[in-house]
Amino acid sequence: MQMTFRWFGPDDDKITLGQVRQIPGVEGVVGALYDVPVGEVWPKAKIAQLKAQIEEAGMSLEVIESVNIHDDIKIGLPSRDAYIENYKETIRNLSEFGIKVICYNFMPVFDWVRTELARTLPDGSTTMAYDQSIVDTMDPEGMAASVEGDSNGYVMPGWEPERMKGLKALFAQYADVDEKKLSDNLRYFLEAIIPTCEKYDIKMAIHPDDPPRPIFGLPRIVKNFDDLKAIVEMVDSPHNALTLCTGSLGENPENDVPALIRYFAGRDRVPFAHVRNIKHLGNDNFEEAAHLSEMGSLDIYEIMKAFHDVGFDGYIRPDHGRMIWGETGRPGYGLYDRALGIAYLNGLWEAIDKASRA
Ligand SMILES: O=C(O)[C@@H](O)[C@@H](O)[C@H](O)[C@H](O)CO
Ligand SMILES: [Fe+2]
Repeated sequence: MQMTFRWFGPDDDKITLGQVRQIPGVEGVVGALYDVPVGEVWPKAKIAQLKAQIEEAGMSLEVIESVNIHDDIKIGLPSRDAYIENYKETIRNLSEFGIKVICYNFMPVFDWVRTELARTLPDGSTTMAYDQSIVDTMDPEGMAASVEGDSNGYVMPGWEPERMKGLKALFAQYADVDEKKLSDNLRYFLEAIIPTCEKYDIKMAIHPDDPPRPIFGLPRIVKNFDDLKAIVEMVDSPHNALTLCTGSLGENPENDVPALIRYFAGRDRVPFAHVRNIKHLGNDNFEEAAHLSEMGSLDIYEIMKAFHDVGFDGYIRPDHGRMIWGETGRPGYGLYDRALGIAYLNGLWEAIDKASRA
């Protein structure tokens, strides 16, 4: 496996590449261009600049998270073909700079959803949490306002205030998009771009829905084993692949995360993994926990063992972390707890690896 760390760029992240470089075992940075509007082609000059910054700091840039998908593609509007052509051009441009994996999601309207961005835990740290009963009573505008108000001034990916202004109109466009239509639109997208991915050797890695269930009446098609299997079968190519996010999938207690890893990573369909722990609180509620297995509901040892057993050699990163030691910053993306997560994942991996050779 290759350990990586997500970084939001010099203007949008108060963590420096110098700090990331000092986390033992981190070889790569997972990055993106945040100033290119969704749907537009990523310019080579900007990709080159991002790559140069990261390489100057002694790390590599081989994974992009995310090149977001324009809603017209998810809705299936006639304008989608132009956006798909742009996406292909972005793939070609990224390939020139050695990018191997593009992480993306196919969630309508929103990226991940939480109802609290800073819940205080008994140890004084803060974490992100999800309460289904709040989602059931809130409307999407209320949710967007609460995310904006709680995010310490950072723009949360997928929650850009500009986009949120057009929320009502966007919801209206999704009115007749059900799960079937959304999957047909994903298939259309994949059939169009995977040949380009094969040619330029870039793997598309879809991120699961977070939480993995419908919210605000919007369809969700990346929730569980059946969904993931349907997606990898839409276009049967190793370039049509998954980002195996243990937290997102694990938010549904019915998902057996190590089994999902064994199945899909065992079939070479997982070039990228997000590993984090979450704690089930009942009634579909959960909060994000420290990576250590005993702090949450997921068995991180079994998760890493599953990756090791199938010979996983992809990119991996800790996902969200709590805010600890007084750190303030982008919710979920502080330095300290994610660095602790990396140390723990590396420790598990070394132990599992050495035990397997003994
Ligand atoms: O929860 C997170 O912060 C990430 O895992 C997602 O936002 C992820 O980057 C996107 O869904 C992928 O497009
Ligand atoms: Fe994730």
